[in-house]
Amino acid sequence: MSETIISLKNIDVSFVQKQRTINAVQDVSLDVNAGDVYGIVGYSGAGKSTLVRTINLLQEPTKGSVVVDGKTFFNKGEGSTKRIGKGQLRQERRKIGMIFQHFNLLNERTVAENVAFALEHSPLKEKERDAKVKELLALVELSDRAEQYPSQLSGGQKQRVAIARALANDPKILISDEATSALDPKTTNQILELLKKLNQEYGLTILLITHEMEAVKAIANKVAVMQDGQIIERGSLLDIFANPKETLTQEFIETTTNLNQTIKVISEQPFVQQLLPNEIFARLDYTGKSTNKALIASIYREYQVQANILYGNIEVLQGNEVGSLLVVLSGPAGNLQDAIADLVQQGVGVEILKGAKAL
Ligand SMILES: Nc1ncnc2c1ncn2[C@@H]1O[C@H](COP(=O)(O)OP(=O)(O)OP(=O)(O)O)[C@@H](O)[C@H]1O
Repeated sequence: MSETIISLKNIDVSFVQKQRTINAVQDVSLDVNAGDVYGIVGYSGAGKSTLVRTINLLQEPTKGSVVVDGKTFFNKGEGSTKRIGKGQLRQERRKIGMIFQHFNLLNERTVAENVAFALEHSPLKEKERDAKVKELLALVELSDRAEQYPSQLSGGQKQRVAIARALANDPKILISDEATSALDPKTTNQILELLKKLNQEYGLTILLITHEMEAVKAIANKVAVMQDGQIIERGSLLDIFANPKETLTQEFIETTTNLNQTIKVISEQPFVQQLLPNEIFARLDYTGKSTNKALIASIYREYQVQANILYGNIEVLQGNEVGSLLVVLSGPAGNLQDAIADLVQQGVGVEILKGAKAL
């Protein structure tokens, strides 16, 4: 079992304004293990940024406790409040790097100076700092851009400078707040690949705050879905993708699969519109051991139920297959029902989309 590196307990954050109080985060608890890439997804305004800003106390919670790497940063319950001292917080914050959507680089400084800026309070000597900056720029593959200014770089390059800067103090944790949201899909993938490498090769724990489920799918091992200041669903990437319970989670997954849209298009085809009495149009969802070939073969062998595959999609999430098939199943009366019961028994999700009368 890996150790918990971030532990948020019962966090509330309220913003009191003249006319009203905004409860941006409401009773959120979250444990992140060392080595996790933890995706936090939600639409704009869900409270994602506010929540993660409590981790380094850029945002002080209204209530709750924040423990990072075994140190209590903040704890406020009924009556009493404990806060880590300012000096110690400054020290501890070095363990937590942050990157943002708009890079937040200093435009009047070169790439190398931007990275060196993060080392201003470091105990390193000048030569060691220079070496560190070189090493970081090599890591993000920008050695040849050291003397250029941010305005001379592409968005992806700017984000890589920001990553180098965030890593300057050898943090254990990197908070990525919508870091790929302003980038095109290809550049997004390059940045995600870099984050994955930092996680796998250097053991960096990453919090990936995003509204893009595709990014979560690419590199996260855990996911939390936020809505209206609360985490409404959480789990391993595989659990969430294979078995999303909340409508919002399903919506986010749909953005990566387009399956509902595909179902709509296929439903309009004549052979689905005009199903025969012994046919059903169904969606099969499976994970792990079952493969579509084995499923289809077994229902034919056991029940003489034929499957006409209209669409298939298989993804490999953290080494596990997650597949969906859209099929027209046809077979002798009674057998269809048995075949479906057998599939369900094998852990396959079966949704009858049309032709339930055949059962
Ligand atoms: N400093 C603040 N003062 C008042 N309200 C705030 C403040 N910061 C955030 N909010 C409000 O808190 C709610 C949550 O905002 P937050 O930025 O955490 O959401 P988010 O999920 O990160 O969305 P986005 O991706 O758009 O930033 C919003 O209603 C926002 O307007």
